[in-house]
Amino acid sequence: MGKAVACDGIVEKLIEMGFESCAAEQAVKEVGPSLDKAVDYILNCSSGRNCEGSGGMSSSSKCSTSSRSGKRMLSGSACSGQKRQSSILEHFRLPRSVKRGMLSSNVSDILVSGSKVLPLSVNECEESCLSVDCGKAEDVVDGLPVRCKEKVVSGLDWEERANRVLQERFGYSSLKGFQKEALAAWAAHQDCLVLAATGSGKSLCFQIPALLTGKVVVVVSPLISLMHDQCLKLSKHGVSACFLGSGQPDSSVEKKAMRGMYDIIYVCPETILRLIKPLQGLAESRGITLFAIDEVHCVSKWGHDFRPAYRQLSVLRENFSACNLKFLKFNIPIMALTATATIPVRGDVLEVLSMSKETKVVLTSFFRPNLRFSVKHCRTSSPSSYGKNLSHLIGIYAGKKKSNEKKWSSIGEDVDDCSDNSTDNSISDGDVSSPNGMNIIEDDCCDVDDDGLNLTKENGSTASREKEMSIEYLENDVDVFHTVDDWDVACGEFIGQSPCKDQYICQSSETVDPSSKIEDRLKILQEPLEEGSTIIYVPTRKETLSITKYLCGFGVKAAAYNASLPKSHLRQVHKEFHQNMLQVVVATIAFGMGIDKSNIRRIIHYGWPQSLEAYYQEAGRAGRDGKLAECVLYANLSRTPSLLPSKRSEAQTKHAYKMLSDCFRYGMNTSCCRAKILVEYFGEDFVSEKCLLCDVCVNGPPEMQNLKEEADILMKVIAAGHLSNHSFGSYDDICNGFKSKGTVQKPNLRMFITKIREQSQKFCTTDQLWWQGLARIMEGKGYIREGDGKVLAQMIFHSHSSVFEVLDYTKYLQCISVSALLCMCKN
Ligand SMILES: Nc1ncnc2c1ncn2[C@@H]1O[C@H](COP(=O)(O)OP(=O)(O)OP(=O)(O)O)[C@@H](O)[C@H]1O
Ligand SMILES: [Mg+2]
Repeated sequence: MGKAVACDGIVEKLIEMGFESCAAEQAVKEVGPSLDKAVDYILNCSSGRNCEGSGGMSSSSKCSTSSRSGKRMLSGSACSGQKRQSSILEHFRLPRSVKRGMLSSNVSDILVSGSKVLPLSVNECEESCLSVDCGKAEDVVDGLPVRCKEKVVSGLDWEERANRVLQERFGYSSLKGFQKEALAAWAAHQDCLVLAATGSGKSLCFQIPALLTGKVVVVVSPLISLMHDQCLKLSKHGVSACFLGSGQPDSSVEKKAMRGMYDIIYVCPETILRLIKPLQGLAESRGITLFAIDEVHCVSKWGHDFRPAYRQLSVLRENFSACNLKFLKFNIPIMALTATATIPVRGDVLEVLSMSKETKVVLTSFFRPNLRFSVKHCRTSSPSSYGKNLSHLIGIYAGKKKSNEKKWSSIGEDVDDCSDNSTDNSISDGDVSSPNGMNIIEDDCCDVDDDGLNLTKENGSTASREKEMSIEYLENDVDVFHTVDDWDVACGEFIGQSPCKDQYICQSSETVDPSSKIEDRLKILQEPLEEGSTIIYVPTRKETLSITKYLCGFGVKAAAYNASLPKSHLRQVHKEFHQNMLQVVVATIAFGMGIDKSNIRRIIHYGWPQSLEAYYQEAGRAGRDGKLAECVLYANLSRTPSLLPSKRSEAQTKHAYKMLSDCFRYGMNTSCCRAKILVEYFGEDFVSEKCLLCDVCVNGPPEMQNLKEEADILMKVIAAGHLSNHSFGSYDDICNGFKSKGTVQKPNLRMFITKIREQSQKFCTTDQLWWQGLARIMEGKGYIREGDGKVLAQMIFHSHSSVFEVLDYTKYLQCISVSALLCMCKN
């Protein structure tokens, strides 16, 4: 009995990880109530091992031939004709050029290998370089050396020294303007808030001070994976660094760090809170020259990726000020950095961290001139959409396997009768526009009742929708927040290697200057989109697995990444992605923050992101080498996105809805340059006006049409709905309509539209979606707004309230996704 309960628990956990329930059950049946063994079993089974006993057929392939509806499921179908089912382990397939022997021959070995701290960094260093120029051992305490206290690169001013360090250590010719500004603030012992685009080079702002002074820089960073990547890079540039996470610490690394053995200490916010005393000791011995708080938007409850421990970082100012520590002449400065902070978030950061009133704010453009943004409408939650939207990607990475594509299309039909007959609108290097110039993929399956505006408790259909949601997206299927211990190592050390001279023969290319001239940006437009690598972001863990499986089925080297997968697996994915052994990573938000891989050419969001901040942060992984890169958002524009269930407070839920509706507006827009919308969202005045690359810039705004009458009637009906207890002049009929059923209903958009269609001859045949689109545009312009919950409830009267123009109504009527085509401007 007890064993049965334990088995159920393991099955549940496996399902949470994203494995199919039948595979989970089968695994537990085979190996008993052990999570690790069950994971190994499923993964090994997928690769053909463990399965001899079951007739050579994997557990998952056994049960993948039927689904609830009796139709074949994707996994089995995609591999029909093969014995082995593709799986998340497909990414472990090595490129032909890589010899098997380089990795363990056993998958489970691979998964657990590396659980010892950082074999790569330490073991692969050709030369252990403790003698980087600021660090020769001087004293020994408790058997551990204490590093020298002050570094000498004298005779030059800090800027010259910084440029020298930059060239000698990092191989770059000069500091960027914003880097100079940030370093100038540090040199003047000033606090500094650095707001600069993704990939612009913020890390160097806090790394260089360690090399100029010989003192330590302490960097607060949110994820182990991010700290690991940065340490690894630094070690290659001859800089010793370590990271300290929140898990079981390797106390020797921590002790060494506190004794000044590393130039740069990365630490997660949770851990730094317990290290205040030892850090004060370090400040007195070797010296701490700077506290850097990276990804500082995590401080703010109103930002994305909120991390409560970030809010306690005011301890740094309180405990490392000159009035507190007598040996300090100045407060140890704080440098806070992010690429995605809206104006309210910035204020929050300064306040929460108790940064000085004289904090220098270094603000650069958030514009990334080499990113080509576009939005495509499709029903991403339907697996049948994969065939249509991912075929181009498959063509890029596994080009020659045309037969597979054919196989898939029949599977798509098999799985879901809603398959689309329209022309292929998938991502295309040169194809940023669909034939009608609208970038809309028609989806015959759009459900007019889908608009999230109708999600109210009072609404009968809502309950069933919520039920559907809770089945479709179990709470645990969503990675809502980042957690620091995203890997299986809690800390690690990286000894700086001697920078290899050859490394610097070629100067690295600098990313395109955001203020670059139109001619420079037009040059980017002419560039072909290189193959590079791709990240696909999806909302749920399950989708990471299903899309990976789908891609692997066509021979694409893809891997899934979500917070519930074994940490050693996640580490392996990072490693292989960085080494270009993987072509595609299909991930939840758990992957990506701060990832600095130069050749990511495509960021595909397959489903709505959680916020525009998150979207821009994730899109910012692309094109960090300055070359053309593509950021495509596939989303269902025919309904407002709904929140996936999670444990949020009421205020957080409201805020989350607000952020989602910003995303929706971004998706629906067809009249304004997408890059402009994004940078203006962060409070920037976008001087260029047009990026020249995005779908809107390329297609141009659609034709305008005057829809004054329609806008008028919608406004009046909404007003009537809200004033239904009062007489409302000539709209009494409509008001009575609202009361007639004798029930008090919270007005919602669907009711308003129904009223219009019932009561106006002229509009009785118009489309629900069309009205929903119009309502969204009016909302976007501030004429109406959503009330409590998700009900479009409040009306704002404007003097020009009824004057709108809407784009090409005729074309729009031909398209299913009406809302995306609408655009409005005041006369
Ligand atoms: N002065 C410079 N000249 C040329 N390249 C530079 C310079 N400074 C930094 N870089 C390079 O820019 C790339 C991006 O740097 P980094 O990871 O610090 O970006 P970031 O601003 O922190 O981005 P994110 O917000 O995404 O974390 C790195 O590969 C880095 O080496
Ligand atoms: Mg960064």
